[in-house]
Amino acid sequence: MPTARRPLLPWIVWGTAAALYAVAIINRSSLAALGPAAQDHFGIDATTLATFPMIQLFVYAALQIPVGVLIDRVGATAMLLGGSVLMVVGQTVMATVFDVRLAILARVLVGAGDACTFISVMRLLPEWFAVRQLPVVSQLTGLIGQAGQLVSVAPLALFVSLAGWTNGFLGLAAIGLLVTILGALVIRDRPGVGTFAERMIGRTGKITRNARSLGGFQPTGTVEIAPPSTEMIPVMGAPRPRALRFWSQARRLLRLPGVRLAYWVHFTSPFAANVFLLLWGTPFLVGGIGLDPAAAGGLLSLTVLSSMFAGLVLGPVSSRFIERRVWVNLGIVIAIVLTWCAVIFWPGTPPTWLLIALLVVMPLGGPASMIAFEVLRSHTPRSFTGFATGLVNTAGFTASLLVILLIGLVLDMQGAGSPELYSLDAFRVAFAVQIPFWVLGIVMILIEQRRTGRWMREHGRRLR
Ligand SMILES: N[C@@H](Cc1c[nH]cn1)C(=O)NCC(=O)O
Repeated sequence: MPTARRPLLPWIVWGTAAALYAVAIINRSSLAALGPAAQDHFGIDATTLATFPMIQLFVYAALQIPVGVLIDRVGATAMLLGGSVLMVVGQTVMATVFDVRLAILARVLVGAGDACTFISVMRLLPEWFAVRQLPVVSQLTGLIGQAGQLVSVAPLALFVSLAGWTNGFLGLAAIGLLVTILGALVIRDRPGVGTFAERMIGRTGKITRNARSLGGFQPTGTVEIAPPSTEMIPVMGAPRPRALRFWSQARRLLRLPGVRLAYWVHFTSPFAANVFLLLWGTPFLVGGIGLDPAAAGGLLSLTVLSSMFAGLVLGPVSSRFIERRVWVNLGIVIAIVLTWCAVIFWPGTPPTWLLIALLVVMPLGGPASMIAFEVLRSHTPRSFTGFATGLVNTAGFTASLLVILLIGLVLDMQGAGSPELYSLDAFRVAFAVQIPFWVLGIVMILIEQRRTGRWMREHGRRLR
């Protein structure tokens, strides 16, 4: 069969997978602008409301490694579609119940489905694209996810206010179901493997048979001159129990300095933005700075735009300057630290220009964290990628969860734990809990960067 010179299928597979990711982000942030509506619907106070994103984030982070392991076993498509179905069920429950305990169960389902999405999409990319395209396509994936974040703020609030709570959330579930069906018809784990629908009926169509990756034939592993390092060669022998296999895989991965470097890059860059967007941004801007909620909402949208713009720039930059990509990440982290420190230590109320600078610089950490997955790809054999991606993606979300908790704790310790008691000084002290996380992350990046360089030289490897 003739093969198209520039096959479209990789872009169609990626576009559909990215649409599933955008819907996952809409589901993830669907309560962000609906706080008062949720309080009304379930009759709950602000503290109970705040547990919703916490539970969701906890489930998301806790499932990253198990989901990664499953991706390596059952494939990215099955996990992506399974995750989407979980979110459809979760949002349907959210639409139809009035009991807060069932609403929490709904958020657990949404968090679990969300946990399956991003790393599955990341696992598909190296199967369909050339190595040099991967940074750009990864950043575009993040950017499409950010578009989902934009939808989940004002448009979703408007939709729910017009259609009502039940119809609003059923609408989200219906959109989820539509993209799941589309995914079952379009997404393939790799060229030559059937869609979910084809595998169900046991027939492979012409499009699948003719499918080609944009990377041509890509051997496993992404490091040039790849005599496999002996510690990565599976030892043949009696099959080991699953738990033992898991730990030995984890140990073998963590022995690679490049994997540890990826972990710390992801740990250090995105948590400030996550903490701000997921929970503490609005309370800080309204209760600490004294903005009205509409102005705070506008500023929060600025963070999404800044992150989308950075995604467009960082993809080509990290693809072009592959040897310096970790320094690019570190530069962004240092800019975030400096901007946050200026806000924390500013005498009196920080001026508007400084707040705008914070809301433009801080979200750069999201796209910068995608560099972690580039580093990871350069150091992980393809058969471990799901597991390794889950492991690295845990880093930023664990840091986010810890910082969210610590900020709440420090506010409580100062007697400023509820909206009527919030004050700028209490928020300054509370946000300072981020500083040790940045210090730890930066020190570990510097250490692992040196070790990775030495490892590459000793093994005669060159990045690509
Ligand atoms: N760093 C984010 C992705 C991102 C890209 N641009 C802005 N944010 C990340 O790790 N995402 C994981 C997820 O599940 O969304």
